[in-house]
Amino acid sequence: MTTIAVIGPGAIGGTVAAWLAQKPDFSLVLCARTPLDDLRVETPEGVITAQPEVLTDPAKARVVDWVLVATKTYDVESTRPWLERLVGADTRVAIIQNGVEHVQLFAHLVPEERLVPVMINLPAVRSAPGRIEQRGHGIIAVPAGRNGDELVALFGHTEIEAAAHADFLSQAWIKLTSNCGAIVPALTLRAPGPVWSADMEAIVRGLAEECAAVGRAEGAEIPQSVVEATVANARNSREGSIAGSIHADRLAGHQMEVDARNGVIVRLGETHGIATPMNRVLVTLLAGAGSPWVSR
Ligand SMILES: NC(=O)C1=CN([C@@H]2O[C@H](COP(=O)(O)OP(=O)(O)OC[C@H]3O[C@@H](n4cnc5c(N)ncnc54)[C@H](OP(=O)(O)O)[C@@H]3O)[C@@H](O)[C@H]2O)C=CC1
Ligand SMILES: CC(C)(CO)C(=O)C(=O)O
Repeated sequence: MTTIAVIGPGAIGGTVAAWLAQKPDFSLVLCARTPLDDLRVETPEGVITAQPEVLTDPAKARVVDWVLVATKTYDVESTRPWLERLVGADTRVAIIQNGVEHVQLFAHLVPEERLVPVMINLPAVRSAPGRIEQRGHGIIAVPAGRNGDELVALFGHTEIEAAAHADFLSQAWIKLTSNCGAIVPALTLRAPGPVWSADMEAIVRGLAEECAAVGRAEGAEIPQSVVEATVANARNSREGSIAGSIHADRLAGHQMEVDARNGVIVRLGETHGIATPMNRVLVTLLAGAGSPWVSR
């Protein structure tokens, strides 16, 4: 029996947990902030359900084989009480978050050799605790090596396509480049496609070019086609569409992962002497919009 704890059973954590729970050899425990009864996920392959154990008190958690952390990036510190109880001498900890700083964010909480950064491409929306819609095919990328290979094996029976990559850095930066344009609708509260113009294109292209330049300086290989696809996605976005979780979070009045998704481009740009004016302006404006976060 493989024991797996998921810290943060929201849109991503709940979807991943529901898929993993379909295998009887896996014993799942959900480490939740807000209580939930069970999981029901509408997936591209139909509805899947699961009734894993749910804990809301870290004191009740026990050591497991795998911990999967799927909180937002700004909630890292609050996972400490869970990690203190769940992580034993042989536990591996997978960080399933957006951004490129998975290991840096958790290195003070878990020994680095047991951390597995995970790039996930999986559009998911939570409508209520444990009620999730997986809106498309899921893809997971992890670094090659024993930890990565064993994490990939956990997903063998699921719809989520998991693979280990010798060049994980590039996978993470390609995803960041694809995601960085979503700061525009998070700011304007409207898909950019219906109001597309040469100036709008210059903004989205600038965001993506800056991200790719900083990623390349960090050592990632980012084909120019990723920048073009990011621009095309924004141009083709339709009225009323939600450009991913950062846009959805702003609409819901929730805190946003601005630093992990765009702030990081500015911060790392500075260390490489790369100017990132478009990301800097939009990060500043979004902070200045002063969204009254609803703390959850
Ligand atoms: N949603 C998507 O389509 C995608 C999201 N991602 C990334 O995945 C990560 C997770 O995002 P997402 O699932 O959307 O976010 P959600 O807000 O849906 O889920 C986060 C979950 O973490 C819980 N949580 C926060 N702190 C704690 C804690 N200390 N202990 C236990 N649970 C906690 C929240 O609790 P509560 O229920 O109280 O809110 C919530 O259930 C982010 O980095 C995001 O960028 C990546 C690809 C796609
Ligand atoms: C764009 C998407 C849905 C891709 O997985 C994403 O990463 C997000 O919304 O945070």
